[in-house]
Amino acid sequence: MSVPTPSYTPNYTPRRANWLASNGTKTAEGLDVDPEILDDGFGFDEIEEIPWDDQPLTHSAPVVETIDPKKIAVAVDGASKTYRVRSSSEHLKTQNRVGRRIQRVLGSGWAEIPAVEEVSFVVRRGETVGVIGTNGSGKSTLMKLLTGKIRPTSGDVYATSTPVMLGVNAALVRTISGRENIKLGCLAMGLTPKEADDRFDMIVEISGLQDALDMPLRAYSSGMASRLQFAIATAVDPDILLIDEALNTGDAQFRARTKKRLDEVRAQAGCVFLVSHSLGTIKQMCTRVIWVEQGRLLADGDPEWVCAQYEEYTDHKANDRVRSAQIVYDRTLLKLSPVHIEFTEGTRPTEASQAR
Ligand SMILES: Nc1ncnc2c1ncn2[C@@H]1O[C@H](COP(=O)(O)OP(=O)(O)OP(=O)(O)O)[C@@H](O)[C@H]1O
Repeated sequence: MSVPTPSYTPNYTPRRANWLASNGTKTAEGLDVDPEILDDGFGFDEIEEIPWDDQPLTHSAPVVETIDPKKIAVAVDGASKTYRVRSSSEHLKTQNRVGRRIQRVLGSGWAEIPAVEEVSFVVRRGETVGVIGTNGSGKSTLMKLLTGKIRPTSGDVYATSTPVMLGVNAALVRTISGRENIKLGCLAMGLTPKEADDRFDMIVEISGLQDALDMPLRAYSSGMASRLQFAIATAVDPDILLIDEALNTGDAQFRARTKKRLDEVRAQAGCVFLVSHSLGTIKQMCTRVIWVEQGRLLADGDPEWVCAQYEEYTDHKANDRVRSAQIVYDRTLLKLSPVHIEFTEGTRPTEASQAR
């Protein structure tokens, strides 16, 4: 079977990686390279041996995933999302990051922002997938693609059931009590009144808001409201649950209860996506981590390893060590095996936007 080469160009410079491999810490090009990068066990020796004169270092040998839709929860197949925005605003011009990423300016002040580019991965039932990335890297856009809230500009996103996005499905009403919000939220998410009653105690327990149940919601702190929202959202036993930052407001006790609930969701053959800037939360909760950077999938794998790369990258960025950050980016990308998705003959799962 011949495997098509993915059409996108990786955002890295092989020459730089090779330069590091052969020159150690020396600054032959005046680079400000942190020596620690070169001595951290990630194997630049391996880089030297890759025959990258013949083909690109990465994306040359995709892992072909032949999928039986019954066994997966989500498949993202080369999905891209490009937003079209008015580019005439001064705001856009002054934001370097956004400015850089506007690739094509179209006639009369319109520009395109590639928020997600050619992302492919497969998630199976029982996985809890952390999604990390710096601000504006495309995490929320990826989540919206999964829920079917937006459609990919190219590529496909498949889901075996409608992913439930925490916070969207459980809108809270400020003028009524926490108790009433629980009942209303459950009904709004499609539970019957009996199911809502049956789950009431569990929701209260997860939220940890026993003492504040009869207070109007406007008297809740934002952390308390988030906890209630989370507890309501998880009451539906979603097959695919997406959580975007919601856990950051909780204290240690709340996180422990949350973990228990997420474990239950996973045990019911569902899968969970958790978007967070808190690496502690990600490492505590997730079995796998996806790192999205500049709209691209940069790493996909073991939480400890992916988070370590990310921490190093963000540390360099925070200290304006641009080249060092780029090296970590390049080095991480080298480890990524791109996925090429094929479905078992005669099968094809439902697109995310049509999943029920
Ligand atoms: N509705 C939109 N219209 C135009 N551009 C958008 C829209 N939503 C997001 N973007 C742009 O797409 C890119 C990715 O944004 P996204 O919100 O997905 O990032 P993120 O990783 O979730 O960021 P954060 O961590 O700050 O929440 C950014 O450059 C952003 O400016």
